[in-house]
Amino acid sequence: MSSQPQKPGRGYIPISTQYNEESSAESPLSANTPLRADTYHVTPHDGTLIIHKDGHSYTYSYGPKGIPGLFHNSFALACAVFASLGGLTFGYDQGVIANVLVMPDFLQRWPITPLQKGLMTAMLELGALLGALTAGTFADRISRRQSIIIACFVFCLGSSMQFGAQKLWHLILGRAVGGLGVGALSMLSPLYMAEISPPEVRGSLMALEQFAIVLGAVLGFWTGFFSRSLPGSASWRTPLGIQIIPGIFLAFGSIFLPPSPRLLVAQGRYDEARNSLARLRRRNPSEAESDPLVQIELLEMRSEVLLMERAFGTTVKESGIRAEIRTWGRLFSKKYRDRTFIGVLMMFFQQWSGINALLYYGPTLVQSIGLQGDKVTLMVSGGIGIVQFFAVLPAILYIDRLGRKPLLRWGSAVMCFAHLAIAVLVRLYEDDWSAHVGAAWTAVGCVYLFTAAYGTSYGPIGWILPSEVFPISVRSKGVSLSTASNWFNNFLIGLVTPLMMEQSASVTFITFSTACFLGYFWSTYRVPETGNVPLEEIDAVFSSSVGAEDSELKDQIEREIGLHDLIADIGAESSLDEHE
Ligand SMILES: O[C@H]1[C@H](O)[C@@H](O)[C@H](O)[C@@H](O)[C@H]1O
Repeated sequence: MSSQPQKPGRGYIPISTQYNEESSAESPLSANTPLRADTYHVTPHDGTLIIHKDGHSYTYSYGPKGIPGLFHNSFALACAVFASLGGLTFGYDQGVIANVLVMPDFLQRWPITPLQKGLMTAMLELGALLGALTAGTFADRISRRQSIIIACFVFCLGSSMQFGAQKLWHLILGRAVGGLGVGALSMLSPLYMAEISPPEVRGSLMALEQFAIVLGAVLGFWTGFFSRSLPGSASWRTPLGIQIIPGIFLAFGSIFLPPSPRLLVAQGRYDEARNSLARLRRRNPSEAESDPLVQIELLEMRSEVLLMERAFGTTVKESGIRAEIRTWGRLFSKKYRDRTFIGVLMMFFQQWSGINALLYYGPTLVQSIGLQGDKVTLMVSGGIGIVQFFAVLPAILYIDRLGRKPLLRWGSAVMCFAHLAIAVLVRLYEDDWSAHVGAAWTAVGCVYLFTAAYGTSYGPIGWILPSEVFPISVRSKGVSLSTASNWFNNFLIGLVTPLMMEQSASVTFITFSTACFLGYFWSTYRVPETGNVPLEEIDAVFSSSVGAEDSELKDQIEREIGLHDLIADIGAESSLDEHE
């Protein structure tokens, strides 16, 4: 067992640790001797703390995960739920637009060609691509929260233009502007959520982003579905106008969200960081001064910032065009390249799993597998949203227990199989579905099977992993780039799916099946497990992690800023408490 001395992270102190029952000896955390004399280390893959003392090893894990963990961290949960409204705006648009583009009043006013129809979807995606790419800079320069507020205003402006459109170009422009806001929010919400979450429930809290996206999609789809029967332009203006409500709500509510303590530390604003963290961990400011939990977490953040500054000369405080270019460049440096690829490929595989092909072209696809009738097709693509909605629930509850990697692996295997089965059925029966109704329904069943697997794996983890893998100095840019990869690939799928479908539906499914197959190997051999690892310790799970020299520097920094002493004192204090 390696005994590289490392500090324990948040949640390792007595109140939130679990004493290893198997060991007969007394826990060193409650022993009389302070921890100073002990050797301890954190295993990088699950964040477990192991303390060696007097010939015994003691294992500690984090505080509760899943539902008890969410209760335990109720304020962070409330903030994450609120921030996830950013995802709701994105999902809602997806759900709504499919219906709007087929509404009679809409088509009478603007008898759009298939190309213009495509443009309508593409405008939002291109706007979003730009929004995601630029939002990272704002997030560092201004703050995560204020950037969310600005993004909301841009989104509301775009939505109002769509709502009040008198000419087709108003609508197209409105979608581009709205897209800017949607894209910015799609990177800002996960970034903020990652930075306020305690490690033991970070996966659950971040999976809320996917929950909000699919909830939005379901709401958007069904609002559009039912508003079809409203008279005149109300049929499409109503669902387009409704989206302004969550935008306004998020903008005003964000004023009250606690700022990201990690960004504040990176900006050198320690007191504000402590106050914010205290709120997030439900401590009042005076408790926070002495609360070991808050202190350790803050010092870990400080140590990461100092390490980045001293070892690599990187900081979020740099400004100006040159610094901007330098930070973007750093994402491709030897040190961070593998993380950048994880983020970008995560979104690549998420999109090439084919989820949006099913959503955008759901009706066409379902027709190609033998079902007919407007209502049936709408119900089926609406159904995909509902399956995604239910599939994300187990992910929220269990992702921190199961880890990201196993979910990705299982997800890709099942998705690969489902696509393959559809491809075979389509190939065999596409010329005569009516004589093979059973086969048609089996294919539809496979669409749902695919969606359920996607909804528990690549769907939520796509929004989790990219925000976890980067250190603070390049996190916002890294998340920007990964999110841009989501929008770019989303756009690409929209472009090529109709072409592929025209050639052959079965080849289309084979293509997605192949992507899932590759995703299986990628998640098995390339993706590190980030579950339960504090953001400041993520470095250790990468092969390009800080080397021996940097570890020494890290150790030195930790001593300098008092992290080691603090832990020693906690050991001493907790033993006093125990014996009082
Ligand atoms: O995670 C989301 C979600 O699964 C959506 O349904 C999909 O349309 C998005 O592209 C994806 O990023």
